[in-house]
Amino acid sequence: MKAVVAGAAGGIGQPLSLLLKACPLVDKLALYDVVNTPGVATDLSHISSIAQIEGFLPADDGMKKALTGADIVVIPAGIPRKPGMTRDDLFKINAGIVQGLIEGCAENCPDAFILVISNPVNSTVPIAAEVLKKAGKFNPKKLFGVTTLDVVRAETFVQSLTGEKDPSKTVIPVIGGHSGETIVPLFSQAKPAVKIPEDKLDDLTNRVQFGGDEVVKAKDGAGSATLSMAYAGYRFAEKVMKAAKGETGIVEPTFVYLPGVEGGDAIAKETGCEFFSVPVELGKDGAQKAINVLGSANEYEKKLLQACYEGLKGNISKGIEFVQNPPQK
Ligand SMILES: NC(=O)c1ccc[n+]([C@@H]2O[C@H](COP(=O)([O-])OP(=O)(O)OC[C@H]3O[C@@H](n4cnc5c(N)ncnc54)[C@H](O)[C@@H]3O)[C@@H](O)[C@H]2O)c1
Ligand SMILES: O=C(O)C[C@H](O)C(=O)O
Repeated sequence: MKAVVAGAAGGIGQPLSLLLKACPLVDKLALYDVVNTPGVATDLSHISSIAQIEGFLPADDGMKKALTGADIVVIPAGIPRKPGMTRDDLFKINAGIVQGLIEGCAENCPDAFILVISNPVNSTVPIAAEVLKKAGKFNPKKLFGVTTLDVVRAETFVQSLTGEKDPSKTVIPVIGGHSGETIVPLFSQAKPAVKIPEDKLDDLTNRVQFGGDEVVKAKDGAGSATLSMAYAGYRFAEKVMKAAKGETGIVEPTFVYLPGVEGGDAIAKETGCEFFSVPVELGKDGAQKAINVLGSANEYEKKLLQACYEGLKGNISKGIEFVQNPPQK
């Protein structure tokens, strides 16, 4: 299993690379960034784990060398938010960064699983899909927007109400997109069931939807979530790798191109969104089945979903448009 981190020298990239270096499922790890990868890779190379590690910069065909032979590429490249910014404010810079990296994937590792972390995920994943389509290399089962941090936050924030010692034992589907009101936690479908007092539900839902802002505010200009995101990104990457190696029964919400995944057409029809995060059953070839959890949403959640659809549609079209009708330079 060869894993690549693109954006490996950054706030997310470094701890994510550490977790992948320590992961026994990874045989080879390539770190790619526009700066500092030789240092990060040398540092991590002293860890006595299985993965053989190398760092690459753009010079000397570094991107090509990093991506060639990759089985899984995780992309946290791009600028993060500062206080007062929305994720959509990152589009101007990050859209082009993601486009360039996905062009590299299409050329050098078209069969790899591609996990997009770079924001705004609601638009960068449609960009990735369009770039891959243009190159004739789009496999919707292998392209994922990483929304695991929203799931991790829901598990964590509900703990004060469940009293559960290990918060990760409560499974909560968080669906939709990855920004503000497009993030929809379905607490009514928590397993085991959670009874949330009515007067606590708004605050809890809001905290999951705007958890990113909490970190941006606390970091006060020094960026957004990095360590919790590295944990979440690793958790999702590990699930994709385990499924690829034949483990069954693995399900995690992720932002996918619904018409390309079994069971996704009906969800796309119902939501009006071609890209959407839903619990997805992972298999050897990637996204095996999209699980429709919309039907069991309660009235409160149905209202959240209406707002989600509206916001998400615009974000998706913006990403598609960026590739189909590139802005004039
Ligand atoms: N999906 C999520 O849940 C989630 C969570 C947190 C952050 N993010 C997003 O992840 C991205 C990275 O956040 P961060 O805090 O690590 O930022 P950061 O600035 O610390 O790191 C980003 C890295 O990307 C590198 N980079 C820039 N252009 C590149 C290119 N063309 N090729 C390769 N590398 C390139 C930079 O050199 C830098 O090292 C941001 O867009 C942020 O909003 C997403
Ligand atoms: O909030 C951000 O900009 C980063 C990330 O998307 C998050 O949810 O923490």
